[in-house]
Amino acid sequence: MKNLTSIQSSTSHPVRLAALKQSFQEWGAAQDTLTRLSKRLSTTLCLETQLGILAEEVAAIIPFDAMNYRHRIARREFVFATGVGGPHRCEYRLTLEGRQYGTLSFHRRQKFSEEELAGFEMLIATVICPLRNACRFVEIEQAALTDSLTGIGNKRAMEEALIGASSLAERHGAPWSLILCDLDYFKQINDNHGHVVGDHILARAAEQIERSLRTSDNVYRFGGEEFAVLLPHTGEQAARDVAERIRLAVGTMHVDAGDERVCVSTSCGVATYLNGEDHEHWVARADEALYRAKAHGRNCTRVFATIA
Ligand SMILES: Nc1nc2c(ncn2[C@@H]2O[C@H](COP(=O)(O)OP(=O)(O)OP(=O)(O)O)[C@@H](O)[C@H]2O)c(=O)[nH]1
Repeated sequence: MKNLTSIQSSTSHPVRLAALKQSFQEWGAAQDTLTRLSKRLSTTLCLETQLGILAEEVAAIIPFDAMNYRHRIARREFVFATGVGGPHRCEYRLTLEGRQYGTLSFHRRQKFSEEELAGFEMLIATVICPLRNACRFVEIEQAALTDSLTGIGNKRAMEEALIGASSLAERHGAPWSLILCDLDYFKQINDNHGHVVGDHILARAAEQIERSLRTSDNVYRFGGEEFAVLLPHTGEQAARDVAERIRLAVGTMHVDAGDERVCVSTSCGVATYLNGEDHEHWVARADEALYRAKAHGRNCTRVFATIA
């Protein structure tokens, strides 16, 4: 109650409130570039949209032929490019509170003047905070789709990718294949060498699988010691070959645990997408093929054969 009385009797507060009202009205009516730029950027957390807004606003003041932005966020390289570059370039490494938020560059056929360079700096000073927020949002989104032990996509990422793959396969008629790889007798490895060694093997196996793939293929951690590989433009026979490559790559790796060398093998099940099936059915067929590989003695590949 005492505090409230002191606020009410204070002359500075009504004055400050009036000043706030006035600056809010001015801010709302402001047409200057920096206010408009900050307002537009604050409407979105999408990095790509923010960069599009920045390119538009900059182009209205400083003509350029191309703007490029590049930033490695978690394990992915985020690239934004608009226009075609000229020989002259000015490049800014964006840093805030000691952290890097990528590199932004402008390109043009004519040299940039000193005034233009100063203009870039003013505009960049305005965008750095919203850009930092958008980068953090991408980081959070990626973390939600990443398996923390292996760094590859998790089951949720895999499900999203499978849904996307089914609709692309339906639309374009190109074959897509799925491989499920399950490490063999993994419980024994944990029991004999401990979970730390088990975890290390899982991380190494993910690396080996990734190395066996093309850049357009993707690997996900599907379950505890199970991985899923999604192969675009790949039919049954080619997918079997990839599965065999994975199996051999995992089979040749080893991890040192004290005096012992720990090796592991993997069984693989392959299924090629069938028109009209949902992604759960597709996974179930790959799982059925994997089950047959396990039943056949493990360390082998089985394909859920489709009749053409
Ligand atoms: N170290 C470690 N182990 C895990 C993790 N997730 C699952 N596992 C273990 O993986 C083992 C899987 O065992 P099972 O399902 O019996 O399969 P398996 O021993 O590999 O036998 P097969 O698949 O039939 O060849 C279990 O002991 C789980 O505890 C993990 O993140 N780290």
